[in-house]
This record gives sequence, C-alpha cells and structure tokens, in this order.
Amino acid sequence: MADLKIQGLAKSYKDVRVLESIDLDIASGEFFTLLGPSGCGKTTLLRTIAGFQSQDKGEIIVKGERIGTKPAHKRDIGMVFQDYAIFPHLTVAENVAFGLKARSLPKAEIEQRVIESLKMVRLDGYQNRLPAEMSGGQQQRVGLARAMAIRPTLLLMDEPLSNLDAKLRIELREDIRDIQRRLGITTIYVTHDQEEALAVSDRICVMNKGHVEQIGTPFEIYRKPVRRFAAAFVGTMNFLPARLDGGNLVVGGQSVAYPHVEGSGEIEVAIRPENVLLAGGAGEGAAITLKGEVRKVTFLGREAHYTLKTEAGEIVAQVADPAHDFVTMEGRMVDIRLPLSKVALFRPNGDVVKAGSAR
Ligand SMILES: Nc1ncnc2c1ncn2[C@@H]1O[C@H](COP(=O)(O)OP(=O)(O)OP(=O)(O)O)[C@@H](O)[C@H]1O
Repeated sequence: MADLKIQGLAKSYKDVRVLESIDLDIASGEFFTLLGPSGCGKTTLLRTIAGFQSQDKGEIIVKGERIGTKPAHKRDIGMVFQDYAIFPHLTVAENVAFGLKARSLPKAEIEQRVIESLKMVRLDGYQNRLPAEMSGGQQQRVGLARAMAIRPTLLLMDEPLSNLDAKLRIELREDIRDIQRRLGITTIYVTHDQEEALAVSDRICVMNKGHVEQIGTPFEIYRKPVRRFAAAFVGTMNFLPARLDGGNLVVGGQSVAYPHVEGSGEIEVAIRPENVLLAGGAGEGAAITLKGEVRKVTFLGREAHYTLKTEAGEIVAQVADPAHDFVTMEGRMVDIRLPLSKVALFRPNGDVVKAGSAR
C-alpha cells in the first residue's frame, strides 16, 4: 500500500500557479526525492504535505487517511529544514525532547528516546551543548534527531544539506540514507542538486514549473529520460539538432539508416558525454559519424573532457583513463561516433521519441 498518495494537488499564490495538478504515489519505506530548479514548486509541495500551508485543490492521503485539512501538528510528520531551525536557547537534549514533550510522553520515555535519537545521529555525549557550540553539520544532526524522535509516519526534508560544505554534504547524506534505511521511514527529500538526488533516492520526481516531468529510479532518470527537461537537468547531455527523414536520421549533413521510428520531421539527438566515442573508438554497432575539431581538453586525472566543434554543433565527450596522446589533442580533427544504441531522441515539444540505453 502506498504510504502517501497525492491526488490532483494544486496551489496558486494570487494569480500565479505554483503547483499544477500533482499526482504522486509513495510507497512505505521509500526514499522519494523532489528534484528541480529553483522556483519549480518543490518547497511549496513539501510544506503543503506538512500542513504549513493549504492547497487550493486535491487530496493528501497518508496510510489511507485524508489529512489535507488537518492542522500541521496533528499530521504525524517529522520535518528537517535547510536552516536547521533548532532552538538556540535550548540544549541539544531539550531540542530533541521538544516534540516529545508536546506529545506529553512520560519523562522516562522522553529521556530514553532522546538518548536513542542522539546515538542514531552520532551525537551521544552532546546532550548538554547549546547549538551555538556546535558546527553546522552537528546542528543539522540535531535537527534530524529531533524529527526522528517523534517516530513520524513521514519524514520530510527540505534541502537539509544546502548550508554545509561539499565534504560534509556527502558525509551527512550517507548518514541520512543509512538511518532512513535502517528505520524504514517513508521520506520525501527536496533538493536542487542532481548528484545528491541520484546518490540517495529510491525514486526521483523531476519537477519543472509546478508540474512533474518524470518519476523513476535514479538509473531510469539518468539512462532513460522521457522528457528533454529531465535529460538536460540531470547530468550532462549533448543535444544536437537533427531530422527524421523517412527511415533515415540526418545529423550535421550526415545521414544514417534509422528504421526504428516512422515519419519525418525536426528532432533533437541527445547523448551523454561518456557515450561519445572518439578517434576510431570501435564497437557499439551502427552510429552517427561526424568529424570534429578539438577545441578544449580538460584533463581531470581519471578522465578527460573534450569540447568538440562539429557541423552539427558543439559536443562534449568524456574519455575514461585518457592516454598521453589523448591529452595533447587540442586543435586536431577527430572522428566522432555517436552509437545509435546510446542516443535518445526528443520532439520539439520535449517528449521522448526513443529513450536512451538502459543496460
Ligand atoms: N508565500 C508565497 N507567496 C507568493 N509566492 C510564493 C510564495 N512562496 C513561494 N512562492 C513562489 O512560488 C514558486 C515556487 O516556490 P518554491 O519555494 O515552492 O520553489 P522551490 O522549487 O522550492 O525553489 P527553491 O529551491 O528556490 O526553494 C516561486 O516562483 C516562488 O516565488
């Protein structure tokens, strides 16, 4: 059974539609991420689920119960915020106990849950500290412990790692994922960071301008985007203008037999940099072949990125473990192969014609 069902949820601020009719089914124990650019409505959706604001239309159903009109404090939801939102004048233990006291739990149980929750976020021993005496990462761990202490049905997190530096972000996201798995708590996580979304999620919902573009596992979103928006937003993608011409695909003046899709018309070819083959790279079957001038080489140690100028437009290629010859190629002309098994095709309206490869 779905733990959380969202049906036809819509919200406007004055005349501006921020959420178009949103439908979601989130399974029990799932780590579900809302991913999208700034302003796409992620926070509004999360806050509506939490009950901090009301929807104009639609239903929010948790374990079969319609909670859309319940006040926030009766929704049995734990929330972790970007700016931690822990109380500066309360100790760590008092912060974690806050929601438990509000629920009038017996004192002994509160004490036990505080200890348990702090242990879970690796802050045992910090009970008597004040937030000002802790680092940002530690403060967010307190925020997490506070949200989990009430053992909520749903855990909602709004960009919880945004205020932390890159190394801490990775460390804490691993911890969040481990704790979430261990407790099996249904979680909705908001981020605009696509790498973070790929790393932690069971499923990702890619949002754009108040609507859902695609929902899928990280693998599906990356390998088989069904909308141009998802293809462009997650990872790096090359897009080249092209034409379908009665069984042929024409890219940069080069034509290749393409019987997989019927009809004719303008189209875009999309391919990930790691799937572009350079300088006679063999295999992968039929391919679009182009010539390109190497404009820039960025050597990154275990891989190098090549910016190539071709008749069809600019292409970025990624070569793993580049040999010395490869890193001194600036200015040279190279043969480029775009294996047909690896390209995705998108119509001008952004719909997929053929998804990329899922191996
Ligand atoms: N209280 C409000 N009054 C009016 N407009 C609002 C209000 N809150 C948000 N908006 C607008 O609604 C849109 C969606 O905002 P929201 O915060 O949900 O987006 P987001 O995807 O979470 O973006 P970000 O990552 O920047 O937080 C934005 O255009 C924003 O300006």
